[in-house]
Amino acid sequence: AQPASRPIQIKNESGKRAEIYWVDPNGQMIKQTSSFLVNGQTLELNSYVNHTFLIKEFLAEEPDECKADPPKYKSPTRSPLCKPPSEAYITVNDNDDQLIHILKDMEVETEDSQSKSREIATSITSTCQEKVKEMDPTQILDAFVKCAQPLVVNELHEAHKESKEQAMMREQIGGQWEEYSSVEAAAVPSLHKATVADGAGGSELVKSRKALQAGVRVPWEREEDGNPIAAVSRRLYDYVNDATGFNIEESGQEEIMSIQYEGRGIDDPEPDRYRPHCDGQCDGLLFRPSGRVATMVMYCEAPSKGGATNFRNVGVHIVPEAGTAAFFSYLGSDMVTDNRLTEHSCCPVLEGDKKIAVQWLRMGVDEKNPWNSFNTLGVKYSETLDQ
Ligand SMILES: O=C(O)CCC(=O)C(=O)O
Ligand SMILES: [Fe+2]
Repeated sequence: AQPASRPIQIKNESGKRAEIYWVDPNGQMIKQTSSFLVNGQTLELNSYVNHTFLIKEFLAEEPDECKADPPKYKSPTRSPLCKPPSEAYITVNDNDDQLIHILKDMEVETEDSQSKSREIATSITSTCQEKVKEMDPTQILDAFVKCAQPLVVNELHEAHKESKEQAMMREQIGGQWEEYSSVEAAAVPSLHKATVADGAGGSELVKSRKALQAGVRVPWEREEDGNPIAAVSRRLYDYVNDATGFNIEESGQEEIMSIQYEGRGIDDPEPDRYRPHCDGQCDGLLFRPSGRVATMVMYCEAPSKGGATNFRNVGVHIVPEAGTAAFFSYLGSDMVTDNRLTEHSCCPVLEGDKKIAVQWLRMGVDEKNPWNSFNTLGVKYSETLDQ
């Protein structure tokens, strides 16, 4: 029989970087992370009951002083960096909502539906035990029931409410997805070959980016009539400002970019892709106003092979799923831009099409100073003429 599937989450709270391997039935280790999980990162896996994973501390290349140590000789002054990586094994159990915490030295702790229920039950019993412990023995049982019953009822009621709320949320997300697809349809008449900034203030057609793209203007004037593109955009700005505190307004911003990559099979020598790049300034220097500060990538159609959005410098690899989105910002509260941590790429799209809607967000633009009144170096066109 097929083993029962169990989605699991593995959260790295070790303070170190961690690699995750699936131990297949033949004992082979199959890596689940493209590089490693950074501290604070969570990996979601579709797994099965009784499947085993190895969690291993990720060590950068062995320092030279370790290699210099003669084999089998353990020097007492050997650097602690030379110690073998810590590791632990976990096996997926039968319970729902398994969340595996990777703690210090790769120790693991599993939280799941059963452990949570047990915790609640223990808390109820100990609260009520405490209440009745001084009572006359003939009253204890009654008093205990009186104490515990409302607490149990309350817990069951909350659990029921939560599952109802989750069902509502699923419905809402389904509705949002329909709105994403309208961006894609609006782009069809004006699709053209993608370009990038050329470093001289303009843009050029380059090989690093192979895809079709088209700008889609957000019809804000139709927001009140429930225009779906305006509705998605409003939610996008609300989210962005909530997440970053940037207070970005829609006027003067770039259009939404609809980008469509075509998968022409795994043997295609020049598949559609987008090589590693930053969307805005990512040189670790003070931000130049009017530049891009954040990106929202909305996945409209997911390819069946390839096409992940990969952040190679931080080991984050996003496999597109239609109806979801990825958001990242590259400006700190100190107004200093990120130093290449948000560099990313679109991996070669091999099979099936990938369609995304991207909103690049700028800071320092408004109705009077729209994004296209600056060249790609952030210099206003009227100022370039004066030089
Ligand atoms: O295709 C992707 O996943 C990323 C696209 C991207 O990096 C961009 O449009 O700037
Ligand atoms: Fe990008």
